[in-house]
Amino acid sequence: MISITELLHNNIGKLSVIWYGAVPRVTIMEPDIIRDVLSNKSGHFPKPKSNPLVRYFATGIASYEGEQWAKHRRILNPAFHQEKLKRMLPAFYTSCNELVSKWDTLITAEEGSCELDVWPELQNLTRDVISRTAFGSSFEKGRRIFQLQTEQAELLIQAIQSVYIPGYRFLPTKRNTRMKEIDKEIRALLTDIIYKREHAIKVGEASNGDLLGLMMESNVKEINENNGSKKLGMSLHEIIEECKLFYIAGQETTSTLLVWTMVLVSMHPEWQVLAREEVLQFIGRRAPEFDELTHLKIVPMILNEVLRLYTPLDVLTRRTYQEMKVGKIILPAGVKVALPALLIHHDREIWGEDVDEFNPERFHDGVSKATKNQVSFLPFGWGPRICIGQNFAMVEAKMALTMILQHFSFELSPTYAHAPCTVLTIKPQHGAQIILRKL
Ligand code: HEM
Repeated sequence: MISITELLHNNIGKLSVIWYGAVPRVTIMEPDIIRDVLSNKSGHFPKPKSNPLVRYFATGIASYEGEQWAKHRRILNPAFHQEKLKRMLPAFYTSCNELVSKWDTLITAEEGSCELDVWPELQNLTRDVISRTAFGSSFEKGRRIFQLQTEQAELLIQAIQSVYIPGYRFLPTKRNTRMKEIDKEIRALLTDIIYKREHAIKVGEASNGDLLGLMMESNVKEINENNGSKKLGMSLHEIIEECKLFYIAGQETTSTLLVWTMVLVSMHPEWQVLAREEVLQFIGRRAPEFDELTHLKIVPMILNEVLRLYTPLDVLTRRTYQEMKVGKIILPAGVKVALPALLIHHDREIWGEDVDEFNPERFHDGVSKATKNQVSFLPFGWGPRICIGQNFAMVEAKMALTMILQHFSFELSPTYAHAPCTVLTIKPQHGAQIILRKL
């Protein structure tokens, strides 16, 4: 058995330790140990508490643990079941249709093509999808909430990137005052939407299948089944936090998946041709149906390969809350554990000599074949805390890519500069300039 101090002086296999401030941080790249950590087999590995600024202004969900986390899962998981996702398809379609119609109008008849930075376009698309699916009929208010959250996130990133001075966030600086105003406006808008919805449920109006409705219905059901005990249901504050979380967790990640997909299939036109052939053969130029999207083969192979090469979240983190054994190592309490998904996805020993190449063929027989049943493909995490929105994201991405392929062929513009950078997610630093042609 090896202690962490020995490890510090002697990195072993695919484990390494660095000091992260006063706390040791262990980086693990060994699939068997990753399985151990993510499946909680070695005990309980909570997520680390986020930066105090993030906790104060953004969602508190990352630090949900134990009972609180179980409740959150119980309420949210049913919202992402296939049947429920099917009901959200019209919202996906409406948003994607608006995008392709807009792009259509940008292409003039005489030119037959146009150049466009698709990065902000795809960010808007995923924001729109989440506003519609989260808030349904209150979509306009939802859109306003998300605009405010975008501003909040930008201010938050500025704050995190500046020197951290304890207590500074309480000073009435221009940035702090604006952040507080935003927080207040978001809460007021959400509270209004939630109260109205609560009233509608009480008077027996059917929910329109949006996430907020599903969350509130299962909440009411749970309270009723437990003789009116509010202990199991969610409080208004928790529902507000969940709504904010959808945006944070669901928007940015999916837009990066889409933008890298457009970039990579532009760089590899043979895959663009194959994907379009599949779409036109199985769906034609009609609005895609749920079952058609779930039966596509080439499109998900491409999406998985993009998720491998440009995984939106580059590192998953955990913290040991007591002494733990992982593999041959004993970790004391309070150690930060980092699982660098991006590095694992680029490990030659796991993926082979063509690890850095775009080769969707490796996913031809599914993820388990491609990974030889190892825990080495982590775009959505793994184990009990795996992303609950993964089916939602994949259906959304399939819908968007299918509709873009139905309408346009595309290639990279000479002005495009390939510069992936990480600010929360891996994004194109200088945008994604693409030349679109009408089909
Ligand atoms: C391509 C798109 C997406 C990617 C790559 C992604 C990735 C992830 C990852 C890596 C985690 C953390 C897992 C961990 O720490 O073990 C996560 C958690 C989460 N994701 Fe996603 N996600 C995506 C889309 C979405 C969407 C669309 C939603 C909701 C609409 C969503 C909701 C969540 C939630 C609620 C959690 C927290 C789960 C928990 O801690 O219980 N995600 N996601």
